[in-house]
Amino acid sequence: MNAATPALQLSGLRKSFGQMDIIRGVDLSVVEGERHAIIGPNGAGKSTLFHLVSGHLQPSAGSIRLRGEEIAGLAPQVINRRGLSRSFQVTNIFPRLSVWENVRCATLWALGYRYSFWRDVDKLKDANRRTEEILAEIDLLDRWRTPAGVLTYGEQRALEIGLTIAGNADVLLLDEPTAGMSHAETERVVKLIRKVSENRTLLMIEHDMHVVFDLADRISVLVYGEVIASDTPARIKANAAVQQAYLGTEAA
Ligand SMILES: Nc1ncnc2c1ncn2[C@@H]1O[C@H](COP(=O)(O)OP(=O)(O)OP(=O)(O)O)[C@@H](O)[C@H]1O
Repeated sequence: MNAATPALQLSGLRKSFGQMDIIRGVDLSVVEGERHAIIGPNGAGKSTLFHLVSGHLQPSAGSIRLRGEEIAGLAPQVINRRGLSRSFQVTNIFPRLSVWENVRCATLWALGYRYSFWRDVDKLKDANRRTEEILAEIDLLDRWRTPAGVLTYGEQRALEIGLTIAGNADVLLLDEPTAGMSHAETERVVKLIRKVSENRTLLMIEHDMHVVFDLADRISVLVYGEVIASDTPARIKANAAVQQAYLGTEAA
């Protein structure tokens, strides 16, 4: 891949459910290393777009390139192995397992262990080391023994981000990472997202405009299944079509 190849590039992407055209020809480029937010009104197709990129839905037409390689229509685990990892709005953790066990499961899986990992003690050590690194990165080292189910909501979302980065993916998709959070929890998760995306490419769906304008290097606005603008936060804020279609006075 040369420096000009986008981390992620969607071209002419379409998705229909029966007669309904939900994604209607999306072109979108996410530059390596940037934090890119997708915003848009309810029902615009943001989650559907994420499902297409992560392989959970098959496109009706168009192309999705990850570092220049076509991934449209591949299975989610194949896309994941190629370096794209996605978190879910619905929490993805095992509530009865400890924080440590949750992250270690994801790490073992990412290192290629399935059912015989206890046979290789050195590799197990690798997994333990990696688990510790991730817990440090998401600021949950001091909660390592705690069952994930009793963490605060904000901590659970942090853990979920930990599971998303466990596989060494360098393109992260975060789906509404601050949804349902208090102000303090949001601040903590924003800090965490800033940290984990420092050496990764980030594409996120986010409804909280403060978070979007605080974090994103670029913003794409999805309205009725089409990207009507893709630009820097300042230009998005000043874009008359975006104001009219979506932002209103909210971000003014
Ligand atoms: N499996 C499906 N079958 C039929 N219609 C669907 C399906 N999935 C989504 N849709 C429709 O596609 C449209 C876009 O939904 P989507 O969830 O992608 O929007 P969104 O922008 O993520 O909305 P929100 O911000 O409310 O989460 C909606 O009208 C929804 O009803």
